[in-house]
This record gives sequence, C-alpha cells and structure tokens, in this order.
Amino acid sequence: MLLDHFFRTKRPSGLSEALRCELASVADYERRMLETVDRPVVDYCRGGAASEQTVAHNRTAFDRLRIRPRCLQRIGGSRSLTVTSLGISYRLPIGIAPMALQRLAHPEGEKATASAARTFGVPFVLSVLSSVSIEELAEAVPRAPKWFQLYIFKDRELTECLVRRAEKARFRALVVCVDTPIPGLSRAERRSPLVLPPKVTCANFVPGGGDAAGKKSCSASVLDYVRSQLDPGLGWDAVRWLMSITTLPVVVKGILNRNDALIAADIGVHGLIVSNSGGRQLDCAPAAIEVLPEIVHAVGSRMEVMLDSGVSQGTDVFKALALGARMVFVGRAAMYGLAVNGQRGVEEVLDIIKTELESTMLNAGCGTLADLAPEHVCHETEVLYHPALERLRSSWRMESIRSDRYRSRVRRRHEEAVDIEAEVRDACEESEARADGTTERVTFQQRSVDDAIAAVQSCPESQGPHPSAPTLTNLPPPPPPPPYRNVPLQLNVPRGIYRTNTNNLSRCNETAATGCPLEGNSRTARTGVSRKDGAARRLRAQSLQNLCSPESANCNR
Ligand SMILES: Cc1cc2nc3c(=O)[nH]c(=O)nc-3n(C[C@H](O)[C@H](O)[C@H](O)COP(=O)(O)O)c2cc1C
Repeated sequence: MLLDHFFRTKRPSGLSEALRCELASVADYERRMLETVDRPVVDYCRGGAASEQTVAHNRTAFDRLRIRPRCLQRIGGSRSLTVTSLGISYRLPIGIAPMALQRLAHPEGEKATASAARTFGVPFVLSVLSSVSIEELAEAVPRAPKWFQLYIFKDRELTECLVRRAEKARFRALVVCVDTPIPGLSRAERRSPLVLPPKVTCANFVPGGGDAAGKKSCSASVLDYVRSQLDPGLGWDAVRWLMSITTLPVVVKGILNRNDALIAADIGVHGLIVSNSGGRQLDCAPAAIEVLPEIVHAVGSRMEVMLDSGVSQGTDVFKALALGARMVFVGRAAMYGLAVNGQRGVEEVLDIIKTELESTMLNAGCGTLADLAPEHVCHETEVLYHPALERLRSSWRMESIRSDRYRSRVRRRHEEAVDIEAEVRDACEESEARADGTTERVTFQQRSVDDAIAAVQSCPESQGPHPSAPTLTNLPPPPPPPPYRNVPLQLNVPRGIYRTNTNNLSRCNETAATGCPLEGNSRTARTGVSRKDGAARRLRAQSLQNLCSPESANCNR
C-alpha cells in the first residue's frame, strides 16, 4: 500500500508519443518526475547537502565552460563512441553512477536501470545501499556490465563479505566511495523525513539478500545500521587493504584534491572518479569539472580518471572528456528517467545524452573521442578577458570618451556662444594626445583590431601556443587596410567613430542644400586635426558642420 502511495498512479504505464515528444532533455525528465513521484522522493532524488550550493555549482561550472569548435577537420565516416575502461570496452563513454534505493523511484528500481545500461552497453554501478541485492540483480540482468560501489565499513568482515558477493556475481570492478565519512546533511530530509516503504530497503543487508552480511542486521532500521557503519577514522591504508583482498580493479570515488589523487596513484588504484557525489556530501565543495584538469594533469598518465557530478547533457560529457576524463557517470539524470518511465525512461535519457554528445562532437570538429582535446574547451573568462579583447575594450573606451567630449562640444556650440579659441585649443590638445604626425583618424574597428592583433603577437604569452587564442597567434599578419577614402561612411556607427571623408562631406553639403535628412551625418563628418594646421582645418570642419546643424535653415526638423 505504502509502496503504491510512493509510486503514485500518476506514473504512465507507457509514454504516449505526444508525451515523449515533450521529453526532449534531461531537464524535461526532471520536470516530469515532479509530477510522477511524491515530494519526499523528489527531494531524495534531487536534493543535496545543506544549502545545496554544490548542487547548483555543479551546473554553473559546466555552463561557464565554452566549447571552441575547430572547422574543416575532415571528419571521416567512423563515428564510434566506444571507450575502453578497466580493460573492458563500452559502447559509450557514459556510465550510470551508484544511487541508493532506486525502488523509491520505480518498482523495478536497479533492475530497470541496469537493463537500460545493458541496452546501451555502458557500465551500471550498483550501490551497496541498493534496494535490489547483488544476487538478485546479477540474476535479473546477467549480461549488464556491472560495477559494485561500496564503503569500507567499520566492520571489515562485513565489507569483505560484500566484496566476495560482488566477485561471485561477476561484477567487473569495485568502486570505493571515499567522500562519505558520515551521511550527508539534507535539509529537505530534515523538513520532511523520507519514510521507507516496507518493501524498499537496503537489500544487501537483509536476510535472503546475502549470507553473513544479511545477518548483521535485519531490523527496520537497516539504513540506520548501514549509516552507523560509515567510518570517519579511515585512512588510505584502508584502500590498500581493500586492494589486498580482491582481484577486481579498484576505483576510488569522491576525489576532489590533486594530493589525494597522487596518493591514490601511488598506492596503485586502477582509477578514480572525480566527484562531489552530486553535491550530496560536502556543501560548498568545488564542482568536479573545475578540479578535473588539475587531477588529470597530476595522475592522468598513471590511471583512469573519470568524473561524475552535474552531468546532464551531451555538452557536459563533451567538456569532461575534452578535459581528460576517460568516462563520465550520470546520477540524477538516470534517476529522473527511471522515475518517469522505468527502464524505458533511463534508455531515453541515455539516448538524449548520446545524441547530444554526437551532435556536439561533429559541430566541434571531432569525429572520434580521440579527437577531443583541451583546446576544445575554455572557461568563459578566457574568452571574456583575453588580452586581445582587453586591448579592444580599452580602445573602445577611449574612443567613447573622445566621442562624448566631441558631442558635448557640439551641444555647447549650439546652446551657448561658441568660443572658437577654446575649440581650437581643445582640438590641439586632442591632437597632441594622439601620436605625433597623425593627421587622419581611422575607424575604431580598424585601428583597435590591428592593435589587438599586434598586442597578442608581441605579448610574451603568445610566443608559445596560447590556450585560448591559438588561431589568433598563428594568423599571418593582416593585410593592410584599404585606402582610407574607399571606406564608405557608416551612418549608424557606434559612438566614437569619425573620420575624414571628403565624399561624405560633399554629400553632406548636397543634403544640406536640399534639406538635411539625417542629422547624424553631420556628426560623423568631422575633420581630424594635426598639431600644425589644426586650427584652420577645425574651423573648416565646423563651418561644414553648421551646414547640417539642427539650427541650419535648410534642416526643417
Ligand atoms: C538519489 C541518489 C542516491 C545516491 N546514492 C549514492 C550511493 O549510495 N553511493 C554513492 O557512492 N553515491 C551515491 N550517489 C551519488 C552518485 O553516485 C553520483 O556521485 C552523483 O549522483 C553524481 O551527480 P549527478 O546526480 O549530478 O549526476 C547518489 C546520488 C543520488 C542522486
């Protein structure tokens, strides 16, 4: 009954085509899940530790990375996404992360998720806190590529027993979670505690679910018992111990620090998963994707570095793989699919992510996983604060300031008595501020882009390949700009763009004679001044200017 209450009747038995069309992304599945299961289960699936900053941060950290495509890469016909991990070949570089108590989301629980993983040829990691036991799962989905996640409990006998059961059930790897010295603090759970329905329990710890392990506890508070077995006193020797009792490859999950990664490599673990457990353990931890590059840099050549936390779309997978992850795991994304439509839902979620990954790869110029490289990803700040752009910006700022000065002088000229002497003085000062001998002003775009490229080429960072500007530095020198008089005057130019253009001046003359349709023209037709003949040219420009001024008798506006 209680189980029915949790799996409310809202769950569709099979998704209609129309409904499936609405589910085009993992976010759609998340929204749909809200209507499918009860609030405490929603909180259990979506929630994180304490203020849930890490949960949010996992998302924003991915969003702040930009994908920098390469073009015309001669992408061949082979589009395989196959990856080899821990000696086994998988069809996708995506796995399903361990998640406890999946029968809360769907009656089939872990069996459905593992079946979906088998369909897609990806690894499924069974949580030690699963609601389907090791043996039950192995029997139900014998051919799914299965890994087993465990904690090293206070009771080592219990831990060893679980390892033996996983080995016997032909699991392919052990994933030891090291970021959980105590259970995560969930505020949502504190507000509305999750009451497990009788049929949903930690199946590995109840009689019938196993042998010695089951005898340790069969009370209703199995979960509490398992939680009490978490050991904050563990050290790296415990991982060494685990490796000593099994022949299965050991993967350490929950690494966020390069020093820990180095220790893991030193003691010879086979792989690690850079993870903050989806923000469910330490609030305010860094996003996994943020620390991935430093960890890959530290130990990537010595072991397989994988990642989970925050992966919910193909672009996330692309970014993680480009930054050096061998494989990524999805947690909540799979759980949402499971809650909405069981095995089918998980398959659809995997299909969405796979399709998005393929599309991202092709659009970024990558035909195979081997083509993905760090050059394809950069942080948004690298784009926004690149030295070349800084030059561009400062150039723009200066032009704007000059432009404002110019405009305010024009206003004054029309509103107050014009002090020609002061104007001439101003013009001279302005021309002094420019490089000596400059008699013409070029457009903002031309000058600042040339400056920026020159700056990048001369700055020391650009001597070697600059990670964020490889193409800019490799560019041949830009061709000389076209002769100045050939550049047509732009009417809707941004503030600060003026130039000498006799054609336009004469056009302005013509329009002035017939009635000036565009006052803006007059603003752009300004003559530059040099130190020598600044005053004279300035005066000439001003008289032309006045022809088109609003006060001009020809401009009836
Ligand atoms: C509902 C739920 C239960 C989880 N249970 C476990 C668990 O039993 N053991 C474990 O190591 N990680 C557990 N995790 C963490 C996942 O393995 C994984 O690190 C995390 O979900 C990845 O982040 P993502 O959900 O943003 O993809 C759980 C995550 C969720 C969402």
